[in-house]
Amino acid sequence: MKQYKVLAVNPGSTSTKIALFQGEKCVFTKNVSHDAAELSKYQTIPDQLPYRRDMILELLKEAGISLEEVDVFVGRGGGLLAMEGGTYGVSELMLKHARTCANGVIHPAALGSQLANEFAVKYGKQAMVVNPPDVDELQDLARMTGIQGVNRIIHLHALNLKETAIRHSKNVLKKAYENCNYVVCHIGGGISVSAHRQGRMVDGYDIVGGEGPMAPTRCGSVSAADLLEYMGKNHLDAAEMKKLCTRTGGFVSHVGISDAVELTQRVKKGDKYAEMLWNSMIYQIEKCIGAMAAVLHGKVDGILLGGGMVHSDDLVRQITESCSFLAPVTAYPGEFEMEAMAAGAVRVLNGEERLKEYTGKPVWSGFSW
Ligand SMILES: Nc1ncnc2c1ncn2[C@@H]1O[C@H](COP(=O)(O)OP(=O)(O)O)[C@@H](O)[C@H]1O
Ligand SMILES: CCCC(=O)OP(=O)(O)O
Repeated sequence: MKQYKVLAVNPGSTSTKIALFQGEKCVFTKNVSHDAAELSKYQTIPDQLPYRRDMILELLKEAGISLEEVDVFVGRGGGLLAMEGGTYGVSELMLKHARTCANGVIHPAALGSQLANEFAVKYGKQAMVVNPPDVDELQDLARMTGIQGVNRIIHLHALNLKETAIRHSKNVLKKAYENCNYVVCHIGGGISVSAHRQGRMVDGYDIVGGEGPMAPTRCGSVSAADLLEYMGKNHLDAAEMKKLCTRTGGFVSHVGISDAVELTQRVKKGDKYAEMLWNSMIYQIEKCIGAMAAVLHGKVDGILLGGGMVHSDDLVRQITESCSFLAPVTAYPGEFEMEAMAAGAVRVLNGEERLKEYTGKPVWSGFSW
């Protein structure tokens, strides 16, 4: 089988990660952290594109990698209207939606399709995105809220959640993802908790909309009445309130830092506030895992934990203690995002999976009554 060369590009809030794969093997990887001051020079996320593109080209040049050798360019997608999971070809419509953040979510992930496309056009190759945060496979029961006309849409770490589940199925349970049920979590700067039934992510929390557990940079679920009171008391507008959901909530709101390593060091030094904050976040993750296990009617083959904070033995121990009565807990510290992008493209190139077309029509557009 041909060992395709795939360049994966993952623009994040504070970093740009690139990786070159030959088949399944990563032959080059680089993670560049961006200085907050550097990024703040750009008014909008699309304005950051030339800066991130030139930086990627410079890194590849330094490493002696020629883009002419690459068979396919894959970006982390974003800014798109709700779609089912899979690997999608980058199209003009997708680019238009990514450039304008058509789903209303302002996140640098939307630069992924645009960067992959720029390289692909220049070298006459194909550009793809894999399981963007806009993947929506919710069951209808998960969509309704108690306000008529307000339905749930989720945005979460679909890329890592699905790849973790696919790998666990193949390598541990020796079954297809489509034959397994999981609660899968990504526990990083943002925290996603999701229910996967037979290969579909049937429920999960909207982590850019303020649902789910609090996270290093996110407030998580807070009562609507308390939010309105906080808004009035602090003279905040809707935009400032939305920032609490993605940038200024969680650890940042409480102690001004998002680095969980530093927070846990403070805990070890006896800081009681840091300890309550750390344990409360873990408690909220555990509650969300319980809810997702109930979504699966308790038929759970595994609880899978991914993301940067899973490097913490204490976090894994606490979640294992509280949740292993539901199913075995397995820790996958870090993430498989780069591998997931490459694997998604290779599955398509090998003919194991169909390349999907982005229709720009949300997979679900409301109840019929
Ligand atoms: N050993 C560790 N103990 C606790 N937290 C950690 C550890 N290593 C990394 N982290 C935390 O993981 C978070 C970043 O997770 P990551 O998955 O890389 O983020 P993102 O989802 O934003 O890409 C940071 O808060 C970082 O401090
Ligand atoms: C847009 C949802 C995905 C997300 O929140 O990613 P980060 O945690 O990497 O910002």
